[in-house]
Amino acid sequence: MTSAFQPDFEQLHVEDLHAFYGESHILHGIDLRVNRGELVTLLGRNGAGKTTTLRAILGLTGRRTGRISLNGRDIIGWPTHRIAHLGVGYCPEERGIFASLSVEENLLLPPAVRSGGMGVEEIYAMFPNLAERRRSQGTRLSGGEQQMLAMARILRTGANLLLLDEITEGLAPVIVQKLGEVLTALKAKGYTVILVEQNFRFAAPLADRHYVIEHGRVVDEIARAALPGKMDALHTRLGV
Ligand SMILES: Nc1ncnc2c1ncn2[C@@H]1O[C@H](COP(=O)(O)OP(=O)(O)OP(=O)(O)O)[C@@H](O)[C@H]1O
Repeated sequence: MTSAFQPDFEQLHVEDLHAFYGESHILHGIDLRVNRGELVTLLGRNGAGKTTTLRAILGLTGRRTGRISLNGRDIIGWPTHRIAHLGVGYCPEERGIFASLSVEENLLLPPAVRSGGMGVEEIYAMFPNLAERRRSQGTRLSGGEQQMLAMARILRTGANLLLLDEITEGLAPVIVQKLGEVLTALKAKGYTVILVEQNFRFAAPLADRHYVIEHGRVVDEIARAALPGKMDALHTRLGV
């Protein structure tokens, strides 16, 4: 992993991204840029296309068109495994923990995509709950522990661009707070994060910028400094 903070290095640039599931045209020209070390959110109502944007970046939707530049390479035609090897880690909403495997087996399962991933002990230092539960089966974990494991797992692979989908959904406030601390620590280490999040109170203090998505398009981009003046408009758009 490149841990040096390089704020001006454009890690991801998505232009006019369209994505389809079969005949359904879901993304209608998404544009976004993320610099290395930035944490940006994708905000929007249910069904706006946030998850589909993450999946389209990774080549997990059906047909997609447009341009996606990752670390300076045009990846729009690439298969998912090649994209992952550029250092992309995906934490899907459903988490994907293997129920019959232990915490440590789940942790060790995904192959490295780049060198420089976190070691197991470094991960346990960041997630002490997982260290205590390292021999427990996936089925026996709480929702919060599963979420931590899903995040920990991609950190071990060496990914330095993290696509995180609704990581706080349904979790107790104390776990949400812990996840906030983890994201702050990862940002300090130079990770780049795209966070799909419904919990705006969680995301606001962590994010450098917000992209608001509606009907498969980016309809607003809000830098952290501009947020106070945009809160009313944002509440209207998000319906909260
Ligand atoms: N596999 C699929 N096949 C067909 N349509 C899909 C599929 N997955 C999602 N969609 C549709 O694409 C649209 C965007 O869904 P997406 O999951 O990206 O929204 P979202 O903004 O992440 O919202 P949510 O918070 O509900 O997940 C929705 O209308 C959804 O029904």
